Amino acid sequence: MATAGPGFAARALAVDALEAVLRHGAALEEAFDGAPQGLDPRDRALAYRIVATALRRIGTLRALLGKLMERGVPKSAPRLESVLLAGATQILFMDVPNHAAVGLSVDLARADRSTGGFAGLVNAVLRRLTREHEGLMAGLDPDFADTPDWMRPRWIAAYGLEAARAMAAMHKVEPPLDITAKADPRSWAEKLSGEVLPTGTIRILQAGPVRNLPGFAEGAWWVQDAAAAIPARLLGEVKDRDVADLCAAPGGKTAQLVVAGARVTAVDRSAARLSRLKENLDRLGLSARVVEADAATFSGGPFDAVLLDAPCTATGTLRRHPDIAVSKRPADVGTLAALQARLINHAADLLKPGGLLVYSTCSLEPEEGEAQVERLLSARKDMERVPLRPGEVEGLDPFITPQGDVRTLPCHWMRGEAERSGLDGFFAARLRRIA
Ligand SMILES: C[S@@+](CC[C@H](N)C(=O)[O-])C[C@H]1O[C@@H](n2cnc3c(N)ncnc32)[C@H](O)[C@@H]1O
Repeated sequence: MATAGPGFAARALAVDALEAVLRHGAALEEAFDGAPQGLDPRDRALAYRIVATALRRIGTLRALLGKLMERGVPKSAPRLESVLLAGATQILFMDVPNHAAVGLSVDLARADRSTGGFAGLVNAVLRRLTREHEGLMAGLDPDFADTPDWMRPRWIAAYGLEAARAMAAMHKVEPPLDITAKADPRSWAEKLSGEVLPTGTIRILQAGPVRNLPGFAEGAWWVQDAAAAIPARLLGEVKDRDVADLCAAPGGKTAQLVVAGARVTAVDRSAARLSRLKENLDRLGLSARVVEADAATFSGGPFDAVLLDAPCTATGTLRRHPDIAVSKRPADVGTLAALQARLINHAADLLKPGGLLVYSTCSLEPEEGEAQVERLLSARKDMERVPLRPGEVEGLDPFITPQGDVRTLPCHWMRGEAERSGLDGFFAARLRRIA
């Protein structure tokens, strides 16, 4: 049994991680937490690429495997699906020779008691895939094969067919690395061989491990999608103001507010995520008051400004977190919308008269964005919208809605190839407490 040949460790880790995501509900990053100590970083990186690509293309992969296995994956060996998904990913979407992808998948099947009896099946299915994939792919929806069935009609209803198609296309592509610098983005962009986007975010292609990049150890910047950097900027001048950052961890927006000179109270209910926030602030040499609390009942303030970056389905981040395609369910939209309604109402209570509230989510679902703001404004006469004016914040004009909110979509900001384009789907609105 060939369990230790070249490339085996990476594939074994990929299958374990796929199992963790598909069958145990782990997020993509968490799925690699149990990776063996001492594993070659190149094996880890390859395993990560296999899993991320498999999740990005899971609709296509499952459809093709379904055509090749009329009776589906044997119920007695659920892990077999992950072996086949990892193998098919390498054959269809990665630069791995077919014989290596098939051979290593067969070795993997043999190496586990639950799949050992199906090594012949793995060999037969993957070999057929290498020969027949063009014909098999021809029958699939070229746009939406990888978009979860429940998301597609919602996006078409909210943004139209053309935008929904363009978003689905962006979800198939590995996104670039986006970075927010504490200061001087131009000179950091140069050192990092990146470009500065119109909003000041630095965008880098093919970065490798983040901690090896210049400026990471000295805390000159942090990783933050270009769209995630928008909400904090809607608060405008915050120097010497008391600002609450509700739902703050892991702290990207907290860092922006502290750098802008605010006195920040960072609230989150997750102790584990708050310790990541503290680590991040420590590395950056920044400080904030950190409070572990439920933001729906947190008693503090009153504050000059509140940023509520509410928990959401995160469907706007599918490019970066392809596990969302398998982890989220339509019912999550309603459950999270109910939580968001409580959070936004309490956030408004924490404001001084005249204070600003920015509400944001990284969801594409209008129930978690636009609808929350409309509901608050119709329920509370002490709150008004402060629409964003064209030209007010550099780079944001393309994203301002007729109401004066911000809505970004993964298909926005096309800058040549898809690999250097796009941004997370975010919604952000700015409101004021009148009295
Ligand atoms: C979208 S993430 C926040 C990202 C963060 N604002 C940033 O920019 O790095 C949502 C956060 O909300 C937190 N959360 C969820 N429900 C909460 C609640 N009821 N009270 C406080 N925090 C909550 C989660 O622990 C999670 O850290």
